[in-house]
Amino acid sequence: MSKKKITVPQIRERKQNGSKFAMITVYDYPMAAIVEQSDIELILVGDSLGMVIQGCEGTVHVTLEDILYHLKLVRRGAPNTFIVGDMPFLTYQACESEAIHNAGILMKNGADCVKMEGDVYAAEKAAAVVKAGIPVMGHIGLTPQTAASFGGFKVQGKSIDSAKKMLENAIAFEKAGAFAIVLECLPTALGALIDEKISIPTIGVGAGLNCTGYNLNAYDILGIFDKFVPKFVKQYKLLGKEILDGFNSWRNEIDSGAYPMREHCFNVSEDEINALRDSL
Ligand SMILES: Nc1nc(=O)c2c([nH]1)NC[C@@H]1CN(c3ccc(C(=O)N[C@@H](CCC(=O)O)C(=O)O)cc3)CN21
Ligand SMILES: CC(C)C(=O)C(=O)O
Ligand SMILES: [Mg+2]
Repeated sequence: MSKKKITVPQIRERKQNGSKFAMITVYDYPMAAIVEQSDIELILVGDSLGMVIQGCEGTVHVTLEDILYHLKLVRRGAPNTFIVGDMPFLTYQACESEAIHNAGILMKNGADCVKMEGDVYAAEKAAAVVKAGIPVMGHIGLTPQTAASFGGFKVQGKSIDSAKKMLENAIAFEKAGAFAIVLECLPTALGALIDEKISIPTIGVGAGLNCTGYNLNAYDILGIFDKFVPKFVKQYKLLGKEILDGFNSWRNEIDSGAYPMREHCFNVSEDEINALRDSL
């Protein structure tokens, strides 16, 4: 039986009826095809691909074309899973019409909604995108696209001033018409307060225990990406080690003669071999 894709109204309802949901970040066909078979409701094609897939230090360089490429692969693997298309840096910050245009391109290429990082100013662009009929997920707290302005990947909202600003940002996205909002790296108490003060679902990434939904990266959950492991990550598998074992097993069997074996070979009949020999 094929999976039934969750809808924007159903995601909103999760906050009212108290049932949680999960959003997993993936970037490619095989991972998406496995998520499609799982109970996970949402996929994020995140601009974190700049770090996880491309090996860079941040996400600022990621382009709309990068996201589009991965979005298409993921959609092929997960035709019936709700996909969030992450809007890269500078595809929505400059003006409303650019924001609408670029959000529209993601929707035309398989996204079910777009995600926009930022503050009260980004929320203005989000409002324009919502008015164009495109569902928007907000993203506040540690916003990697603007991390340069707060000095790196640091937990946000630790001071009263910063906490107030985070609450203002959340309310601004809610007022803009965002249907859900990612809270990244906020103290537990602030995550809970924001969840209480807004009516839309919160999706926690290191934002404590009181969110409606939670997001983790597939490569983190599986223990494949280990350049850094943020505190909020739980590694359910250590596949990086398994993969290395697999690679080394193959390499060793080439020396030992255990690979390849007869079963890995293509054969023709004895007659055909003889005919070939005779013809030489
Ligand atoms: N693989 C991966 N997983 C992610 O969750 C992720 C990415 N990449 N790339 C984009 C952003 C960047 N993220 C990050 C990156 C680093 C920290 C980090 O080092 N945090 C410190 C806390 C620092 C502080 O206390 O202020 C930590 O100890 O977790 C957190 C989130 C989350 N996102
Ligand atoms: C950290 C999550 C929410 C994200 O934006 C990404 O993976 O790009
Ligand atoms: Mg992102």
